Amino acid sequence: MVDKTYIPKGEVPPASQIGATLEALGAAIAARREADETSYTHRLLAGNVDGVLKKVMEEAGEVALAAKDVEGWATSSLAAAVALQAAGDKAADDQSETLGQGGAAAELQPLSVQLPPEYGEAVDHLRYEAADVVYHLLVVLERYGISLDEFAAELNMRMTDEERPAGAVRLHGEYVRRGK
Ligand SMILES: N=c1c2ncn([C@@H]3O[C@H](COP(=O)(O)OP(=O)(O)OP(=O)(O)O)[C@@H](O)[C@H]3O)c2ncn1[C@@H]1O[C@H](COP(=O)(O)O)[C@@H](O)[C@H]1O
Repeated sequence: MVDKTYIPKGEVPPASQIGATLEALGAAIAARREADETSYTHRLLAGNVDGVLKKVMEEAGEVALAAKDVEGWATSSLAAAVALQAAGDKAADDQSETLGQGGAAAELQPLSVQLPPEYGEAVDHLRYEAADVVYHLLVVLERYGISLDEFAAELNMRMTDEERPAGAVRLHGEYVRRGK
């Protein structure tokens, strides 16, 4: 197979948690080529490609919905905090009028937003759905023979020299594609 990637001479590849996790998952997925039909991953790798492509789209949609759910909890918490503060400001103004201070403006207080437990649960759900997308995306990459190093090289080629970690794998020039 053509090696489309390289690491510049003298650079040492980086070590990272996410790198080790993706490599282990990629290897587990690749190994399922040899599994039987009881393996969901095997069915995605060997069955009609529409199966895994539909899952990528469905899970990506679920990520979007999960993120909107997080937004919803954040927005409603913010709205509740604003309403509470407005009620507090009005009470302070009414009191200063009663005391004959001509409704002097009360000192501005920082807004205190209480995020409910549902907010944290929604963030956990977003992370869960994101993992579903990444898993199904890795199955697609495996199906088409795109190695994780090659995929990493694609991402690395988009970074500036300052952003790219030392020792990061690169794509040889002839394999660099520009967006259409
Ligand atoms: N990381 C995963 C992984 N992530 C998600 N999935 C499956 O993807 C499917 C997603 O289906 P659904 O859309 O019904 O999603 P859901 O998560 O049940 O719920 P929603 O997303 O609808 O909320 C489920 O069957 C999950 O089990 C995964 N299946 C397998 N793996 C890894 O792949 C390895 C090999 O797996 P199998 O040989 O398929 O068991 C496993 O050991 C795991 O490491």
